[in-house]
Amino acid sequence: MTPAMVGSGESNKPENQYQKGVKHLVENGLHSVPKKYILPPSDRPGTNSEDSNVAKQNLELPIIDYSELLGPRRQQVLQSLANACEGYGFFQLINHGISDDVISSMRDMSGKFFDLPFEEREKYMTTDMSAPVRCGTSFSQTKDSVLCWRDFLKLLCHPLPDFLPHWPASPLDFRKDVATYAEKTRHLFLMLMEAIQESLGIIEGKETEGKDNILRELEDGSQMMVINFYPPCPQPDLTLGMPPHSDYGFLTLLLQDQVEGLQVHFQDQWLTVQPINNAFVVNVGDHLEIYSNGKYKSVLHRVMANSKKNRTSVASLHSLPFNCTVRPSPKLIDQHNPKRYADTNFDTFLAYVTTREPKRKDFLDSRKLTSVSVEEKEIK
Ligand SMILES: O=C(O)CCC(=O)C(=O)O
Ligand SMILES: [Fe+2]
Repeated sequence: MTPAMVGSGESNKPENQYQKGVKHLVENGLHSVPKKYILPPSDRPGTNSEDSNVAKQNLELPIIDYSELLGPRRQQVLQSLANACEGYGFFQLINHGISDDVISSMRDMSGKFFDLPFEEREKYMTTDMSAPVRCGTSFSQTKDSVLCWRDFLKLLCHPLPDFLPHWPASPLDFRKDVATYAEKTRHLFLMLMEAIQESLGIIEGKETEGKDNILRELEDGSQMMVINFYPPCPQPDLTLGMPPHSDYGFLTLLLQDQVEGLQVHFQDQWLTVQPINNAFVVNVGDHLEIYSNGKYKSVLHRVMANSKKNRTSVASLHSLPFNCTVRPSPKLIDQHNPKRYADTNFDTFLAYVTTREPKRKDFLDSRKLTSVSVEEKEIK
């Protein structure tokens, strides 16, 4: 929705009220979930523990100690990293070297931004997916047939000087603190990608040359930060904070707060990710699945709503520059391992998500090559 639509007569229609976001809705008083947010029973998080839609509590994500990657145990940690990426598509990263100060300033700014009056946040509301700053709600705001219980602020972050002047100037210090956090997470992402390439056998040790080394391209790559805000929901069993989806990009580095909500799809069940203070939840994105030719898989995850507390998370999504092509690494293609995905780029992704309601891993599935469709997809 454009800011101009808000405040006009049009904006009083319920559909338009919903476009203002769930925080706005909750602030205006609400005792039940409006119909537009109610999922069909088969998609609800549910309460029956026999149901595969209900999370099992006794499973935990692998934990990777980043500081050990830099020491004599690097080879063992690379093996754990490979196991985590292959088996779960997710891990928690501890001892990552980003200081508690940087993290707590980021949390502080996220909270303060969503504490701003609606009129202040409204300035950044747009449905233009390529806007450097975008405030919105739900998952795919204009396409979702059922809305979900989340508001967000998306910020393009790299190259920073191109985007920083567009970022919100309020709250005070927002630009400074969020820029510091963006730079630190970017550096961490690059270090993780180096380790991941090594774990895939694409580079060895500190080798940086070679035509298949995408590290240099990633250094100029895209970074998008998403601050997610989930206000309390009066009937959390009927809706979701975010529907099952996989992330665009190579890796997502997610900072969650102490309020549970994130669930990962694992062996046909949902497992709740236990918050670890100041750790990053890292997950494989669609582009890494393509680049690894399917060895590492992007994994479905969703967010539960809850009736008691606000929940805030910060996701940092990283990929190649928007004008680059993502393709399986030639080093992972041979006679026994044919190329499994068509080349893709940001325009292909945008065209896909702007023309339909994004569901689960549909975009990635559309890039999969089968013997029948290889030629057809290669030319798209
Ligand atoms: O809020 C969360 O824990 C997850 C957010 C997420 O999946 C995303 O931003 O893509
Ligand atoms: Fe996600």
